[in-house]
Amino acid sequence: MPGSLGTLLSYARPHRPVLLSTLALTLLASACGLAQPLVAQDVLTALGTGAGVAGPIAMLAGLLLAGAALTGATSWLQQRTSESVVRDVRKGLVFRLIRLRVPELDRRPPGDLIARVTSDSTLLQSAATEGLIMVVNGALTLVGAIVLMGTLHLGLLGVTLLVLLGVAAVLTLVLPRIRQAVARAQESVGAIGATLDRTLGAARTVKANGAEDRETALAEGAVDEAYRAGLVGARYAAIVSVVSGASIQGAFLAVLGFGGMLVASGGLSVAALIAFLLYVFFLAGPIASLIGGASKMQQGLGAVGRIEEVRDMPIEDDVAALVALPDGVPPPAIELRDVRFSYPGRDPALKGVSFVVPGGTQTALVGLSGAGKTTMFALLQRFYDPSDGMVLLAGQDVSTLTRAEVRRRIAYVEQDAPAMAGTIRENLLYAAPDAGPDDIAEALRVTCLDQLVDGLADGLDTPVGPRGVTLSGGERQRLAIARALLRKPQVLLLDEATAQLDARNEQALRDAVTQAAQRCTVILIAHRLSTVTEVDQIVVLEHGIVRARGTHRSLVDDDELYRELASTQLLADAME
Ligand SMILES: Nc1ncnc2c1ncn2[C@@H]1O[C@H](COP(=O)(O)OP(=O)(O)OP(=O)(O)O)[C@@H](O)[C@H]1O
Repeated sequence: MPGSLGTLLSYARPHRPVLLSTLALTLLASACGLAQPLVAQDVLTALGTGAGVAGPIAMLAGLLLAGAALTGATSWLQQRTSESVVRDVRKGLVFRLIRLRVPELDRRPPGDLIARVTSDSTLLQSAATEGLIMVVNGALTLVGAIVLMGTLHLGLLGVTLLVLLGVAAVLTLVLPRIRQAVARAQESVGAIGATLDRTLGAARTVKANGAEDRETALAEGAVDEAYRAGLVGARYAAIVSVVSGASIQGAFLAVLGFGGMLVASGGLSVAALIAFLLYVFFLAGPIASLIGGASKMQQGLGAVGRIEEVRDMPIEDDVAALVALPDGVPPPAIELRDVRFSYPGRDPALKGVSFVVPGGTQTALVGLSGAGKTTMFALLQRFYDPSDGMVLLAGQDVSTLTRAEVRRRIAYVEQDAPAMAGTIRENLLYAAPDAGPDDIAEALRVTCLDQLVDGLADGLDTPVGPRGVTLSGGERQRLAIARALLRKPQVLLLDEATAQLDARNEQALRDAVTQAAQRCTVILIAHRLSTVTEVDQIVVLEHGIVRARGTHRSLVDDDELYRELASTQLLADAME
């Protein structure tokens, strides 16, 4: 989706003062260039008449030096401004992307979103500043040159303008096509990013399935598409450069022919013809500037559309809550009241779910895969809002609270919890920067991570990831639990790891949750028997509805699905 010129100009607007100064300096530099043929004419005339040439030559040298110095200064100012434009755009994009609403993130591949910050913004870099200045400077200098040429000879000017009008007509047709080609190429660059992001994110699966060739072909498809779009753009760019080059030569020949006739008939002096021809050559600069700037702006417009799309994507920008929950209260109750929810284009994931979790108690959610357990966690944290019904936290409808307010009270431990960039300490203090050494030691102890940390040369300051320690899935989840405990949340949502833990770790995990439960309300997606036997309440979900509720004992007696789950999913070890 190519963007509009107005939007492109809006990126330059905050830099108006410096852009105007740059333009003024550029025009001065051009004026130095413009004056040179006139002074050269003086030199020639002086040579012809035998008058002193030292003055005009010194003037010519001065103009040359001043022109060079001004060109250097404008180039620096221009580059600096274009770097600022791209920095501002990137910061704006990063800010929005990190805050995009979850449904928006579901719809778009991360690789494509990332390409908008990296590659699209680069195209904007020169368009919004350099391109703009080149066009304005080119246009003004062209007008200046035309006026001066008019003072030399109107007839010759008419010949020149005729050639230039032809050039303008061709460019009007060609330039918009550059914009379309760039937009297509950028779409493909986004697709390359999206494909690679998905492939590298699932690198082990790709390798284990020997699917390198298939994934390579997919990425190469997008690469080829970018290449084809690039070629289309290159073709039009080549037409532009041929036309702009040929225009000067055409004008030169036309002026030479017509001017030669005039000189022969005595209607024009040789010095005036030479000066006029120098102006024709001088025109090459402003014309190249005008055309180059217009091409740059067209390229930028090809990217602006994709950048603007991000600006239109909704972000989580709650400003103020309608109500505020008091702090320091006992663990809050949680209630789902006839909650219904569907993902776009899918059958309902929750079809009227109601249950209450009293404050300070532990509830386990069990159910077959796809029953809606994770979706329920997502609604509790306002990643999505229910299509109908209500989620209540401490008696308050969460849709009346800001997302930040809701999430501040809730710690969420995903089943496949990712470790964040940084050291183990930074991971632990991610949401509780003020936690002290004693709290950290305690969190490590209850999650049985103390031995792991003690065994590392740099201890807590060991980076997690490629340049430090690589953690197993179970260790990552325990790190996430330690992080959650350090936050001292009012509500703990825990999606238990499905992988079997050894007996020591399983007990440690239970202890950690039990300890947390003294301070908060806990809801777990349960995958183990040891969990369900100890919780206050179990909610059995099936196809988005609550099928049964009770304790382990009562459900084993009363609910067939639960009995089946208990003997299969929840655990093999119960049967041993
Ligand atoms: N982001 C999503 N977009 C579209 N559909 C989704 C999304 N997440 C889940 N679903 C669908 O919603 C339904 C409920 O999924 P959910 O993840 O809540 O189940 P679950 O009980 O947590 O399953 P599991 O135990 O396998 O994690 C499923 O049919 C699933 O395919």
